[in-house]
Amino acid sequence: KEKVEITKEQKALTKVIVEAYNRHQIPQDVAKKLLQDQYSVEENFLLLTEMATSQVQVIVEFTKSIPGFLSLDHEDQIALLKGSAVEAMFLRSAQVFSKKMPNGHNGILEERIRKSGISEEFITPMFNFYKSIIGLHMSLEEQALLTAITILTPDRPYVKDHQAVEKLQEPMLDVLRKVCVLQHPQEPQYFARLLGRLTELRTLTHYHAEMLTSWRMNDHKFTPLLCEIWDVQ
Ligand SMILES: O=C(NC1CCCCC1)[C@H](C1CCCCC1)n1c(-c2ccc(CO)cc2)nc2ccccc21
Repeated sequence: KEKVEITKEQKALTKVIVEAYNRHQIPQDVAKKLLQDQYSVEENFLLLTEMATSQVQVIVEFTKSIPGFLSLDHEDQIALLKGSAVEAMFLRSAQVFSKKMPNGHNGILEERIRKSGISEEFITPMFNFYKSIIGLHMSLEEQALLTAITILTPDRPYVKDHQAVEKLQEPMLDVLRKVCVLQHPQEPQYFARLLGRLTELRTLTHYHAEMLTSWRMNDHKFTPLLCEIWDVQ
C-alpha cells in the first residue's frame, strides 16, 4: 500500500489555492435568488449574464492568486483565462447545484433551471454533468484545486509557452492526486474519475454559445466583458 505524504510545500500551496477560492465567492448566491422567485425567461437570461460577468471577475482574481501565474507571458495569461472561462463557469454552476439545501430546495432549483429558458436539447447534457459532479462528493480542496488545474490547461488555443503552463499545472495535479488518495481511501480511481469530469466539461463548453443564442427569447444581450470572453455577438 503506497504511503501518501503531503509535503510542507504542498500543504502551503493547497492553503493558498483554497483561501483564494474561498475569498472569491460569487457576491450574492444565484441559487437563493432562483429559489426566492419565479423569473421570466428574459429575467433568467439577465440573471445568468450578471452572474457570469461577476464570476469572470472573480475567476480573474482567483487566477492571479495562483503562485507563478502572474510571471507567465501576459498574452498567455489572457489565453488561459479566455480558454477556461466557460469551463470554470460550468464547474462553479455544478458546485452551486451540488450544495446540499433544505429538503425539497434542490428539486425546486432543478425545476427552475429546467424552465429558465435553456432549450430542451441542452438540459440533459448539462444535468448529466451536474449529477456526475454531485456523485463525486468533492471536498473544498478538490474543488479549488480542480478549478486551478482547469485554468492552467497548457493546450488552450493561442498559448505560446506550453511548458511554462505545464510547470504550474503539474504541482497542482500532484497535490490533487495525493488529496484524493487521502480523502477517498476506498476509491483508488477517484483522482482519475475527477479528471474525467474535465473531459465531460469540455463537451458542455462546446454547446455553450448555442445554449445562449437558443435561449427561448429574442434579442440576447451580453455585457462587454462576456462578448470578450464568450464567443457570442
Ligand atoms: O446563474 C447561473 N450560473 C452561475 C454562473 C456563474 C457562477 C455561479 C452560477 C445559471 C442560472 C442563471 C439563471 C437561470 C437558471 C440558470 N446556472 C446554470 C447555467 C449556466 C450557464 C448556462 C448556459 O450556458 C445555463 C445554465 N447552471 C446552474 C446550476 C445551479 C445554479 C445556477 C445555474
